[in-house]
Amino acid sequence: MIPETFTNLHRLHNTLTRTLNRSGGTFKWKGHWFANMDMLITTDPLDIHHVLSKNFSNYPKGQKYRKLFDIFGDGIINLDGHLWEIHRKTIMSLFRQPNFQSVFEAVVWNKVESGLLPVLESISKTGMEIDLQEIFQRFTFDTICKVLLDYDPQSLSLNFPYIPCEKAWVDITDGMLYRHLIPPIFWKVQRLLRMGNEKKLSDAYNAVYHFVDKCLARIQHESINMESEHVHESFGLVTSLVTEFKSQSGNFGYPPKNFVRDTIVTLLGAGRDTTSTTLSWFFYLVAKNPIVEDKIREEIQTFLEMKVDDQKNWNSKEPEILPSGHHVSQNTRIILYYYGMGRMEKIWGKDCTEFKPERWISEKGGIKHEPSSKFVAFSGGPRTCLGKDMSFTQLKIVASTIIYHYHIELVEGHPVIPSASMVLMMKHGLKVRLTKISI
Ligand code: HEM
Repeated sequence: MIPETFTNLHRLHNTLTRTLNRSGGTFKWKGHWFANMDMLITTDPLDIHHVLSKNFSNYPKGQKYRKLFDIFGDGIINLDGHLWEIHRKTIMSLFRQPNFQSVFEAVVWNKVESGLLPVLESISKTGMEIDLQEIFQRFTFDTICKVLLDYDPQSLSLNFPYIPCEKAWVDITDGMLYRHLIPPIFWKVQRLLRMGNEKKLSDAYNAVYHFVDKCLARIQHESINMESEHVHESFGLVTSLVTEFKSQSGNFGYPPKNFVRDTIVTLLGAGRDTTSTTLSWFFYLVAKNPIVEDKIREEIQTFLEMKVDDQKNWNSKEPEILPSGHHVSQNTRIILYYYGMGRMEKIWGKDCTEFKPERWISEKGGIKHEPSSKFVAFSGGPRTCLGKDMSFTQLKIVASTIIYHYHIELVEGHPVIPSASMVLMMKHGLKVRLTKISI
C-alpha cells in the first residue's frame, strides 16, 4: 500500500481534501498497532490556532520530529523549549539587522542580472523548452548560499553545472516525506542496512555536509588571515551567528557542537525549495491565465513609470480536546494539513479552487490580510517562518522580472503534478517556452 500511496501522492491529496471537505475539516485515522501511528488530520483554523498559538506549549515537536528531520541536527526547526528560544532570537536578530534586507535584495538583483536573464535570453533565442522549476531551484540555491556563506556556487549558469549539494535537496525532501508515510521501524532498519530510500538520503546528507563544511572551513581560514576589523564586513552571517548566540544565550555559554553547521544546513533547507516551489506553481497558474499575466505586466509598467507576497506534524504533551471537539493524546500525530486548508470551501468559499488573485485585494486596492490560522503557508504563532520577508523579496523580484521580459507558454501535454515531497515540488518539473516581449 505504501509504495502506491507514494507514487500517487497527488491523488492522495485530492482524496484527502475531498474527505476533509465532507467531514467538516478534521478527521481521525487509527493506524496499525505496530506502527504506533494514530493521526488526526485537521484543516480547521480553530484547531490550527489552538496548536500553533493558543496552547503552543502543549505541542512541542518532540523527539519523533527530530528523528525524521535528522539532517537538521540541532537546527532551529528541530528544537523545542529554551534552546529553540535562543536559536529563534539569534536568527531573528541577524535577519533584522538594519542592512540585512538591502544586502539580500542586492544579492537577488545580482543573480537576476548575472544568472537568470542571461540563461533565459539564451534559451528563448533557441525557442527550446525549459524546465522553469529547475531554473528556480538553481536561482534560490545560489542566492541562499551567497547570503549565508558568502559564496555563490553559480549553479544557474549557461552550462547548468552539476553541483551535488544543489541536487541533493530534491532527494532529501522526497526522502523525508517517505519517512513520514511508513512506520518508523521500517525506515530505521533501512537506515541501518543503508538501503533503498535511506541509502539515497544518506548520500544526499553527505553531499550537503561536504559542501557546507568546505564553505565553513574557507570562512574560518579567511577570517584567521584577515585584519580583525574587516572580519565582520566580509563574513557577516557566520561570524555574527556565533557572537549573537553567545549574547542571546546569557549564561548558556558557548553554542552546542555543530551549531554553525546545523544552523546553516537548516537555513539552506528552509530557504531553497520553499521559494523555488512557490515560484513554479505561481508561474504555472499565471501561464494558464494569460489575462492575469497581462494585468501583472501592466502594473509593473505603471510602477516603473512612476519610479517608485505542505503540512506539519505535532504531538500533544498533555491529552486534551481540540476546538473541533476531537480528543488528542500523546500518541496522536497531529497533521496540520496546509494543502487541504487552501482548498476548504468552509474557509474560502465555493470558488476556493479557482485562480482568483483578486480575492487577495481589498476594496481600497490594498492587500487583504488573513490571519495565519487561516492562511497558514508560513505557519503561525511563536514559530512563524523567519524567512517570510526574504522569500517575498525574492518572489517579487523574480516574478516581475520574468513577466516583464517574457510571455510564458506551457508545453502542451507536459504533466504538471505534485511530487511526493515535503514541499510539493512538481514531479516532472514545469516545462515552458518563453517569448521575449518587446519593451
Ligand atoms: C515561500 C517560501 C517559504 C515558505 C512557504 C515557508 C514556510 C515555512 C513554514 C510552514 C514553517 C514552519 C515549519 C515548522 O514549524 O516545522 C517555516 C519555518 C521557518 N522558516 Fe520558512 N518558509 C519560506 C521561506 C523561508 C526562507 C527564505 C527562510 C530563510 C532562509 C526561512 C526560514 C525559516 C525558519 C528559520 C523557520 C523555523 C522557525 C521556527 O521554528 O521558529 N523560510 N517556514
